[in-house]
Amino acid sequence: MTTRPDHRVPTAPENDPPDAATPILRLDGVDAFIGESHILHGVGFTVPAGQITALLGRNGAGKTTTLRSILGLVERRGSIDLDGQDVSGSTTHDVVRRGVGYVPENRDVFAGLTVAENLRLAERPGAGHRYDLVHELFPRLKERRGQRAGSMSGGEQQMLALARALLNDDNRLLLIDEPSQGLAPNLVREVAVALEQMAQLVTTVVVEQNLAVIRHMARRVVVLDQGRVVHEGSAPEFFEDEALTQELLGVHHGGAHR
Ligand SMILES: Nc1ncnc2c1ncn2[C@@H]1O[C@H](COP(=O)(O)OP(=O)(O)OP(=O)(O)O)[C@@H](O)[C@H]1O
Repeated sequence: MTTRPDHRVPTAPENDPPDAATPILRLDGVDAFIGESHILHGVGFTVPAGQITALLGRNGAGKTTTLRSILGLVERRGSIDLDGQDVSGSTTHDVVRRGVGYVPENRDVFAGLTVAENLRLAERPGAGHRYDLVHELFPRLKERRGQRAGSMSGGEQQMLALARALLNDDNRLLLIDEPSQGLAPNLVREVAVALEQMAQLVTTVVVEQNLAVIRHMARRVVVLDQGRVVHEGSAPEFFEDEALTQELLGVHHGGAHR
């Protein structure tokens, strides 16, 4: 009897789901400009479906500009493929309509409106609106639905901003910029738990300076420096490599890099 050669398909790296190879977003050679300034230089990376990708880098590396490029909020060139469609020439309205939710750094809540009104304004026509899910993840928003958003704490406003992005059931990609910024430690933990639960439902890209928040939830990392991608790969491997995190982010293991 002859032994058959081993034809096993190579298995995905441990911890990666079966669909890890399927990118929902792919950037290739993206340049971005703000006024006269050339901010991103040939940025390329992929975001696999069904997990959290952390977008990291020192201050001013270009993380926010990368998210804004995907959304068409800054002038950009290059290829931006969202689930098989090139959106590099699309308007922001069109990118959002294709199922991209955005939570900007400064939280996009309307301070003068109530929690309920903020959520109602986020409803996209044609989508289902996941109020049950939002209230399950953020019970405080249900309790405070009549309260003006501007009178809530920073953490509660952040939860409202996240809830607005999660509300529409046709969102397939969430772009979240510095969700823990400026929050007290107990609220950072609460927001991190919510974020992790959200990411089980929708593929998420998070910009986060607080590595303690992101290191346990991210599966993949992309590191930027001076508008260029300097590292892309498995998050657990990256965070285990103290020398690399130190070199690329200027932090010691587990630290925050502000
Ligand atoms: N409106 C603007 N006009 C000119 N340059 C800008 C503008 N906004 C950002 N930049 C520059 O673009 C570069 C990238 O900024 P960006 O905000 O994308 O970085 P970041 O990695 O998100 O930084 P941070 O961690 O500080 O938020 C920086 O050098 C910044 O000074």
